[in-house]
Amino acid sequence: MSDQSCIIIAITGASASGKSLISSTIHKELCNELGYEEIGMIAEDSYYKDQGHLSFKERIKTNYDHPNSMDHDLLIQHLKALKLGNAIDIPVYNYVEHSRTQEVTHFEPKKVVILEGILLLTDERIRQEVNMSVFVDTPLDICFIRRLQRDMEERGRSLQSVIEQYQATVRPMFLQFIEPSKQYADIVVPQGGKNRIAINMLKAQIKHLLDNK
Ligand SMILES: Nc1ncnc2c1ncn2[C@@H]1O[C@H](COP(=O)(O)OP(=O)(O)O)[C@@H](O)[C@H]1O
Ligand SMILES: Nc1ccn([C@@H]2O[C@H](COP(=O)(O)O)[C@@H](O)[C@H]2O)c(=O)n1
Repeated sequence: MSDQSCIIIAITGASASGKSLISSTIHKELCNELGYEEIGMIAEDSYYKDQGHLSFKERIKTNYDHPNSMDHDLLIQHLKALKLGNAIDIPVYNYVEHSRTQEVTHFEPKKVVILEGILLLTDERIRQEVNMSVFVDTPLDICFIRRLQRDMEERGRSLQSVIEQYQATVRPMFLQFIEPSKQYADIVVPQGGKNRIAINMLKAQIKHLLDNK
């Protein structure tokens, strides 16, 4: 397969801005329209560095909003493999344990891969691999409320720990790294996963990229 065999769409923005919702909505609708074997979704979170060698006490001290917390080397290796038509094994991450599990998800090459995550556009090497990039622009107070609810319900966190982490790293790293990466996005989308006009436009652009492959 040629280097252009896999179209990569990057969807970025703050934590809980609605990246997963917009990605899964586009994924589901394009799968129905184009077929399940054509479109795949990958979360940057799967590429948090393995911390199996650290104690739990040490793991909770990690700054998970700094680019150094991500194994972007492996992510880039995987994106290049997909472009060459090779399958990859994606690590499975556990937010409760703050580390990778022993499992992997086998992922066959697709015509379109929707990649979502907070730090994608901060890395020039990733920017070079993507065909289109989207920044989901949701006010930070709304992101915080959503994150608080989600992290307590789904990621095993206490009210106190979410507030402390938000003040110590989530907000400062957003301002230092994520917000400035908006300049690299092709499209900025307000109202996240419920912005029907933006979703329709993104789907149309993905189809256009596929038609011109
Ligand atoms: N536009 C929206 N309106 C209401 N709730 C939303 C909206 N977008 C996302 N959510 C909810 O907010 C939470 C975080 O959204 P998610 O898409 O997982 O964020 P991200 O992937 O950016 O961290 C989820 O519970 C999701 O259902
Ligand atoms: N062990 C971890 C790993 C990551 N996080 C937080 O996840 C956020 C990114 O994921 P989203 O789905 O919200 O985009 C990021 O802001 C990290 O703080 C964590 O809390 N613990």
